[in-house]
Amino acid sequence: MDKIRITGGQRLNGAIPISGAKNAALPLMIASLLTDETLTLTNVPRLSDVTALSRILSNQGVDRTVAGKRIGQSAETGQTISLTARQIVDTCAPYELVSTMRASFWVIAPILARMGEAKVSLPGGCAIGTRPVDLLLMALEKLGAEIVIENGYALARAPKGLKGGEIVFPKVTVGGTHTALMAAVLAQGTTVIENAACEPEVTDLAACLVKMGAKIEGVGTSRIVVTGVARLGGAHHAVLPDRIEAGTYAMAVAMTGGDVVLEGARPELLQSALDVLGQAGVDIDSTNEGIRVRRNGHGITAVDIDTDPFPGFPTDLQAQFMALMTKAKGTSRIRETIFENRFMHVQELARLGAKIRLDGDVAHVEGVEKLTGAPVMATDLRASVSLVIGGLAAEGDTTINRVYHLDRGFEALEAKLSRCGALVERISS
Ligand SMILES: CC(=O)N[C@H]1[C@@H](OP(=O)(O)OP(=O)(O)OC[C@H]2O[C@@H](n3ccc(=O)[nH]c3=O)[C@H](O)[C@@H]2O)O[C@H](CO)[C@@H](O)[C@@H]1O
Ligand SMILES: C=C(OP(=O)(O)O)C(=O)O
Repeated sequence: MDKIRITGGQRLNGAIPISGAKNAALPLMIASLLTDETLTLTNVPRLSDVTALSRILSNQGVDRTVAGKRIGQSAETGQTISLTARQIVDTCAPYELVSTMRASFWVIAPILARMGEAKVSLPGGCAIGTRPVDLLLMALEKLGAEIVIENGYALARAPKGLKGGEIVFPKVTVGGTHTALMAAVLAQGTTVIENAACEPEVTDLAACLVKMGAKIEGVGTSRIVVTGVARLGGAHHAVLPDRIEAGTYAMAVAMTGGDVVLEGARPELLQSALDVLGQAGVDIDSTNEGIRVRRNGHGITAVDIDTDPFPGFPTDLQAQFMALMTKAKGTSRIRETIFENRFMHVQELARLGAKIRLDGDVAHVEGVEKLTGAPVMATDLRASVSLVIGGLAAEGDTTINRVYHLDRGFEALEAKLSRCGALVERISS
């Protein structure tokens, strides 16, 4: 299994191109199941989750072509993928394919909407909580689906087609909103989704569905209204930039000091995180190229945060922010409100010398003068990258095991950091 070795202590200077967002690319790819025409997506990141989902889609009958690299493009430039689901050849998405990734469960909605039945294995994904799918299934039931859980699979049937209905989510769910949207666009009549997620990735999916011919209003608000149409067509769509990748590198620069432009990043997608970094003493500027992040001379001040649905502080940046706070002046209080078990990075950051006390859903992070390198290992994607941030500031070498977590969500991580002066290398085994 590959490892990443980081020799800490280098400031980061230069530019980092921000990739297309994993969490937008995945539902967009799944939306290709809704039409027999071609959906062409540009700016798709090269990630193992994209490869895994491609495998699932091809199992359902989706043809896929990937445009070759053009002159001037690097490994960090997003891919163009064309997906055509002329026929759905299999309405079952099996355990072997679905169990590795949470988002793959969302294929249930377009398969059901188009074929009147779907059988999808219950999902896997990052080990950050129990992560049930009850609300996703509730949404489909509100549109007339009959659902049973059998042998680890959700079996959904709507032989006469889905019918518009009212879906009221008791809590904000990104996957639930994606699922409801993809089911409602082909349902007969009007669907109202209350307490919908406002995350930019939901907005991106809705924008693409509208290009495909869907009728959707209220996108980006907590009340979305969908008027079903009989069929959808093909479209071209560019995946939006990854706000979590941008926030991660912003925190890396805050941690090491230096001056980096995050090329293509859009500040409005992560304003709450940028505001927090500003309070911590980091200079953040919006430029024509993207977001410029600087920290020169002075240290980091401890700031308290609660994670929250968009536009609040994203849970997917909580681990990275905690890594930053390990070297802050003072004590930071970090409350995780979205997932009940998203503190797996705490004991690994402690190996680097961090002082963190857990109290239920709150972590108290007491800033220390210095971190020291150590072998570490994380059990999920964002936890892994928080260890990269810790390693960049630690004295000596940090070796991060289980790099496959990072490969799920960070395109060309070593190349992007190395070109800004970090000493990072992948050790293949
Ligand atoms: C691939 C992808 O886009 N993943 C993101 C997506 O995950 P995902 O879509 O899985 O997360 P949700 O927004 O659905 O989860 C929010 C909360 O709702 C709960 N819940 C969800 C569904 C359900 O049926 N029942 C239920 O109780 C979850 O356990 C969690 O406590 O949004 C999360 C919250 O922004 C992000 O951290 C993930 O990176
Ligand atoms: C939790 C994440 O991914 P997933 O929902 O696929 O587990 C993530 O992207 O941080």
